[in-house]
Amino acid sequence: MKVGIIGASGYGGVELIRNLYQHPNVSLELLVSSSTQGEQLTAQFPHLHGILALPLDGFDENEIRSQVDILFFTTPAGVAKELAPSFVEKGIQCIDLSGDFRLKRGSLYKEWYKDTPAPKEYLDLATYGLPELYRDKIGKSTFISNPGCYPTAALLGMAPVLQSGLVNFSMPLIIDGKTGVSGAGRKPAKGMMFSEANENTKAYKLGGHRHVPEMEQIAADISGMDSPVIFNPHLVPMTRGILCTIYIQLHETIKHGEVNQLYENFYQDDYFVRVRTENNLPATKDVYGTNFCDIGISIDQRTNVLSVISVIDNLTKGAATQAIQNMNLVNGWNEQTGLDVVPVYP
Ligand SMILES: NC(=O)C1=CN([C@@H]2O[C@H](COP(=O)(O)OP(=O)(O)OC[C@H]3O[C@@H](n4cnc5c(N)ncnc54)[C@H](OP(=O)(O)O)[C@@H]3O)[C@@H](O)[C@H]2O)C=CC1
Ligand SMILES: CC(=O)N[C@@H](CCC(=O)OP(=O)(O)O)C(=O)O
Repeated sequence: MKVGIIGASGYGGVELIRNLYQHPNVSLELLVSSSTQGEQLTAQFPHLHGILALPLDGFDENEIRSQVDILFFTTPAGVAKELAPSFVEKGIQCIDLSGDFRLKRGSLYKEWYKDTPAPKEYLDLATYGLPELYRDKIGKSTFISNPGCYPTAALLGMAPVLQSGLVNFSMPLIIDGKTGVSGAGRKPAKGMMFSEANENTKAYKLGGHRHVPEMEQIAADISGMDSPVIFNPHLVPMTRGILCTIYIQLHETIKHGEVNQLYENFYQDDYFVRVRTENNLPATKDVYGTNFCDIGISIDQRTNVLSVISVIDNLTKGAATQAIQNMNLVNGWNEQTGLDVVPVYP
């Protein structure tokens, strides 16, 4: 199948390029960027020299339609909602990595993204692409809304217990997130400069992060209960990686081993989610450059609070490789196709 990427000069785009290049069932045909069109890809990314000789093109709807079967959008919020519908209409598989089609209620998009939502019919049509929770739906869809990076880590970390009946929903779900600077994308920003981010750790967007309604929407869908999410993200001095520490109030005292077993059972058929033991909690380096999400738990027996540690690489399971996992499902290919890589360590 022939693949195109809109937003190919960004971090999500180049991570897609790396992984799609190694995929046996697709060929990279068309790379689109708005400001670097006309340049060779290697002018933006010298590490691809001698590997991929493709130009970065401007956006041309007819050219894209005639050249590709599958189209990825790795563009800022607000772009795919304008561009994707006409490709969906023409039968081109579309996978959007932005937040444009994640929130099913347009009013929530308006409130949190401060922009006009996509038309309702396309919000309804887009399938939320978190494979471990919505594998069957994804397999029947050709229009995928890839989850946000923090929601991927947080929802995979919470899903088994949210469905268990063990949670006391009178308490909010509390999520502490930590991420590296690549989460902010490749465009220059003062707070992401080495001198600002190095040897520094700071909280940001407290109470106002766009991933809050996305987490609440999916948490309610899988638990059947509406529960507010408190989400506090932090920027830490690393390039890649997300670590979420999630605090969940349980109804009653329950042993660590029982909850760990619950998690192991829940993910027993999911190659990309690895449940860890209490004395072996996951770290961001354990999943670096891969599609893995590693999860570990701990229970405070005095308060009955469950702490879940969930780690991913924001650019892979949080974006590009999860999008490829979705592409595999949409096309009926083995989910691991092209994604079977060992984490880079150390
Ligand atoms: N970085 C991450 O960890 C994650 C990112 N995402 C989401 O993925 C999307 C891409 O993120 P990321 O790659 O980090 O961002 P970058 O800023 O690194 O890249 C954005 C890309 O979009 C292109 N672009 C911008 N505006 C337009 C436009 N109007 N038409 C065509 N192309 C355009 C840019 O090209 P040019 O510079 O030439 O304008 C660039 O190639 C965002 O929605 C982001 O929120 C999701 C999960 C994780
Ligand atoms: C460090 C940093 O700024 N990270 C970004 C990551 C979110 C992101 O990439 O946005 P979507 O996944 O919703 O598209 C942030 O917290 O806004």
